[in-house]
Amino acid sequence: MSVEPILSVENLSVRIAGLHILQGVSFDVAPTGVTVLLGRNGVGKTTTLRAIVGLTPRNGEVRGTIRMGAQSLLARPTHRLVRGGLGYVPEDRCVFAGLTVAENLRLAERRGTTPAYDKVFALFPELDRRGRQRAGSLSGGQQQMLAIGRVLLNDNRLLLVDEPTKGLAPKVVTEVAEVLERVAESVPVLLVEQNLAVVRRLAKDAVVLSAGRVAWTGNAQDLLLETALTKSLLGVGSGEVPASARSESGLRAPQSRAKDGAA
Ligand SMILES: Nc1ncnc2c1ncn2[C@@H]1O[C@H](COP(=O)(O)OP(=O)(O)OP(=O)(O)O)[C@@H](O)[C@H]1O
Repeated sequence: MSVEPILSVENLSVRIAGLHILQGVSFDVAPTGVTVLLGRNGVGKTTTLRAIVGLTPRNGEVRGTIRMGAQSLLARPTHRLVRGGLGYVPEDRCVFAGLTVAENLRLAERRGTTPAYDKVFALFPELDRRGRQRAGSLSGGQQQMLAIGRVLLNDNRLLLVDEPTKGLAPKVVTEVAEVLERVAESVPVLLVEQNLAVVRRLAKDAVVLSAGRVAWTGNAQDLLLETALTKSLLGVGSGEVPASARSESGLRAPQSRAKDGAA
């Protein structure tokens, strides 16, 4: 990567409950756009994000180097990382079901900063309209919007977003992808995503994990061009992305061919 990465992960090793889940993972995240972290189920994608944001369980052991700019992230408490501009949208969304939308947002405000309600409500007008609704009664898509909106209230240097489209209806998947596309115009995103139509729409760079190791890194659009490669790495060929999803995503064909860059 010729430009300085916003995030650099080197030789990351995570052991939890006697399992060696990540076994020397190294990759960079570009300072702009979306870098997607791909891989089959259970290869360690969520474990990677959680290690970056300091949420490995207490019985786990994390080794290696994680840097955001010049700053080392390892062993720093999560609240400090978040205050330092690392935004995290977890896979299970983690909204407070018994609280209203407005209360969920208020809880995310960082002391000493001005929360960007205007920006969040411009992206998600529904959160403004539904301020008094209990978060637990929102649809899955609306909860996802709340989870993303909550993080965007504050300034971020990097966003980690874990499977934001999981379990959502196709129309809502498109809405979430649109929002992330707009978000990524101003803040780099490390995205875990299984939906290849969404990857095709959003991702510039790709890192593919396999069994706790990096199996491939490179241009995401190049990767998706190689049906046999995506099939062997992900268990699904990019050609299996429905044509409707492709045209919906408004993507153009990538210019270059995939590198044979297995790490
Ligand atoms: N706290 C834990 N205790 C025991 N095993 C764990 C723990 N967290 C993760 N694992 C195991 O580590 C492996 C990687 O899990 P992880 O959630 O990172 O995978 P993933 O690539 O995100 O999977 P998916 O795509 O299914 O969400 C899995 O085998 C999982 O069961």
